[in-house]
Amino acid sequence: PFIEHVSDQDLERLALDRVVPALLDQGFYHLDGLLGELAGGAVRDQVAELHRAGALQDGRLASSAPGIHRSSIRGDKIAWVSGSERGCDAVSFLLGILDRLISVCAGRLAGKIRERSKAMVACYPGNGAGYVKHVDNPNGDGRCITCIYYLNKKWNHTHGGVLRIFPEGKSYVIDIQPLFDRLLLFWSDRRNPHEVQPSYSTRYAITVWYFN
Ligand SMILES: O=C(O)CNC(=O)c1n[nH]c2ccccc2c1=O
Ligand SMILES: [Fe+2]
Repeated sequence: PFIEHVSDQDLERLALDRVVPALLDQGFYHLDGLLGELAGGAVRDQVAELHRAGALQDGRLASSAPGIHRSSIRGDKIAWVSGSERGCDAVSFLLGILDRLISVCAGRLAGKIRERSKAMVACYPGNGAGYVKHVDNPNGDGRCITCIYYLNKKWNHTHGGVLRIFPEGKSYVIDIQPLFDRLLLFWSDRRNPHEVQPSYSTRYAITVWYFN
């Protein structure tokens, strides 16, 4: 019901006119309105259902409170999704769009893109947990492009959860709000250390990594 066809021409124009130049020049690129309200909303609803159904497992321990009881503030919760699971057809649609976009880019970016990870569906529960500054692929594990699709409607500054990129060798930082139907791509290696700042509202994102 939600499938809106995204034409090859649209994706090719987006890839060649915007994504490739930005990745080659800046090392990252983000755009809004990738899927549109209907399809984007379907992806968001399917992720929220995974969360409700308890399919997202506790990620890393964000911090364990000192003292007697071993209460611990949990960080991100994640699930690895191929898209073929029941109730994930909108996620599968998104992955298909990303694969087509990247395949058009691949020829013009350094090195071939051979394959993609499964989709990592992540939820930051809004308890102030975030993700410390890190490089996704610091030691050449094959991941070359990180693609993050954000799902959060009515997100504003009071919710925190900004993704801050510290482009290598640059004196400025790039702050990206995790807004609904927003796509962010960046080189996965040491060129793009980044952090997720503490989130104060439930924060959903889907990440895939492309390998060369
Ligand atoms: O959500 C974001 O905006 C950025 N997110 C990240 O950089 C990020 N990077 N690496 C991970 C590895 C395991 C679990 C979650 C993550 C994770 O959220
Ligand atoms: Fe990361």
